Amino acid sequence: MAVNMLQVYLDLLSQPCRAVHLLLTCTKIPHIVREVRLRRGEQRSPEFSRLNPLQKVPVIVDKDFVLTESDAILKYLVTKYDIPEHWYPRQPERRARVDEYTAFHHSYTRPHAAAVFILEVLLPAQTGAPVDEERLNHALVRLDDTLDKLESMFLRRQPFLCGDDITVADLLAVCELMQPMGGDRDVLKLRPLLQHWRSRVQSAVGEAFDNTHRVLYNVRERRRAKL
Ligand SMILES: N[C@@H](CCC(=O)N[C@@H](CS)C(=O)NCC(=O)O)C(=O)O
Repeated sequence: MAVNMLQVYLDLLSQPCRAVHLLLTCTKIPHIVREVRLRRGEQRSPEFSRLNPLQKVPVIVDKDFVLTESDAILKYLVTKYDIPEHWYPRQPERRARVDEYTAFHHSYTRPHAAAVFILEVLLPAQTGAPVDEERLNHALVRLDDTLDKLESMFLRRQPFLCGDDITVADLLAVCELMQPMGGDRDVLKLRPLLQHWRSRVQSAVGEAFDNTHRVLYNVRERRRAKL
């Protein structure tokens, strides 16, 4: 049955899914959430594999148009729907700044922040093995280097990563940098510049921020309860 409303396939424990969910909810784009529970392997079901042969979330279905990759999805949503253009500015230089960050994001922020969560939370939960402290320390060093770059290249003299206003780049970045919170680790703890940026992002998106991160906060609470 064809559904006319935009559908989004996601699991809110996934950072790129949260970025898409944040944009959809704080800009009030009408949509239907189709949950794909990664921990149950639902991304490998035949139905979902037909939508995304990579078996990864997020995916959107907008009438007949199926789109994967959070970066592409976010930019499509801003371009297609009637929401403030600051999210992905039309002016070429300002738009290029967002594209500059999102290209950087996939080589630095995403793999380096995700590695900390995988080593500290995901692998121990999946295997029952203790945290590999040596690998975790290497991951933390790499993440620290990325945080230096975020401060010196992107947040120098400007409130958001790509200028004076929030863009989709900030959503992608904040969701990755929140992920280690699942292991009760605030990677921005000793970074006032990045902390202030995170607070600005949080204020700009309002209550959508905590609502979208609730699943991650629950992982942290369960962890605290076990200790
Ligand atoms: N480059 C993709 C990455 C998507 C991705 O890696 N999604 C993960 C969750 S964070 C996933 O669906 N993993 C399921 C699996 O690998 O089985 C994007 O930005 O959308």
